[in-house]
Amino acid sequence: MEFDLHSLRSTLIDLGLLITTLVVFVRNRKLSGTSDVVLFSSLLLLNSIIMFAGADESWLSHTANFSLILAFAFCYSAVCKLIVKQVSWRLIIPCLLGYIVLIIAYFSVELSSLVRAFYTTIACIYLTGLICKILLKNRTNADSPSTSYLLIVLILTVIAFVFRLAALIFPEFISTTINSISIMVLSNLFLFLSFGLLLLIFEVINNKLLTKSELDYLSGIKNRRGFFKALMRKRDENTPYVLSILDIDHFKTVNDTYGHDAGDIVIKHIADKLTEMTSSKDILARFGGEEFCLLMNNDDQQALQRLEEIRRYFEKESINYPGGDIQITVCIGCVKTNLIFEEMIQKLLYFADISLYKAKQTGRNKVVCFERLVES
Ligand SMILES: Nc1nc2c(ncn2[C@@H]2O[C@H](COP(=O)(O)OP(=O)(O)OP(=O)(O)O)[C@@H](O)[C@H]2O)c(=O)[nH]1
Repeated sequence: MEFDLHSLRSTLIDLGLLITTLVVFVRNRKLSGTSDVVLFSSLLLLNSIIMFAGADESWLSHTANFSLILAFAFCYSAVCKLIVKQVSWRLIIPCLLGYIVLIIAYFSVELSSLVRAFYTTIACIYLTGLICKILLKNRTNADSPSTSYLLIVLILTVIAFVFRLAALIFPEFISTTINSISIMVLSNLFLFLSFGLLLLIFEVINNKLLTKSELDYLSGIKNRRGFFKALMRKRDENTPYVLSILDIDHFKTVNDTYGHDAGDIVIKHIADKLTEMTSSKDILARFGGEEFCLLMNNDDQQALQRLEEIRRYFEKESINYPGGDIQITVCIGCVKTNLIFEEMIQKLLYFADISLYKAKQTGRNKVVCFERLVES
């Protein structure tokens, strides 16, 4: 075993990379999988030890290569998790330092092609993280980070491709450094793309789960959470709205007389009918129990008429049930507004609730609008 300057320098670079990565990942333990980091770091350490000792034995050099490839896999997995969570500045700054160290090492030290590939890959990952952070700024709630990420990859690829092409056509004008960087970016294209696709998959799964969590399990319409989310999309639109709460009268009696299953059928029936009787621009939700909430995008008079139609429909039509037709009536409390903004929503719901209470107090089977009483 012999110690030469080359092995020493490579080992120092390895250790530098190891320390940077450890600092980065340990500080972001919750984001990246701890096991990935531990495995990645220990494999890299193993590689450093072998390189320091001088991997002149073929089995040793194989072990070094093997540990590097494995380290690369775990690093890939940890970095994927970090990018999915959108990289924070706390991570980016050490990454940038790591990137600079790696670039200096890349051009100043003679390295084996495998080590070189490994370094360039990590450098590219760091660089992508940095670009992502700068371009996505602090858009932690960005609608589609994967689309932005894939766009960045595309831009990077086009730039690298242009440089490669220029280097081939006008070799005398393109410096070897720029040429090497363009090769580096292009050779890591698949890695970039796989990150982007991984992000896209996570996003699709996440959106599916989110949509599910915004729906009411019994009626299939929006739940309270879905209602608020949809409401937020309407905020700051200067349009007349009517916000109403619909409640079934004496629903406890329905449950007591026909059973809980019949009660569920009534709730489902009402949700279906309300969906039929409202437009797709309206927001309809079951707030829990036998209470429904509806935001109608309409001018006052039309909206009040539609609420009256809804009330009359349930008064007239009975619901078919094997144990006998179920007759119900509903109370609707509503409030008018011209603008929706976050701080106002609870107040609007409170006014609609007061009106609903008034409808219940004054005989049920009524539509009561805040400041206005529409007689049934
Ligand atoms: N079947 C069924 N019943 C439910 C569900 N959620 C709440 N309920 C029942 O709805 C009933 C609500 O009763 P109350 O709050 O007293 O209201 P009410 O009987 O409609 O009386 P008023 O609203 O004053 O007209 C309770 O018996 C609850 O058990 C549900 O998902 N399914």
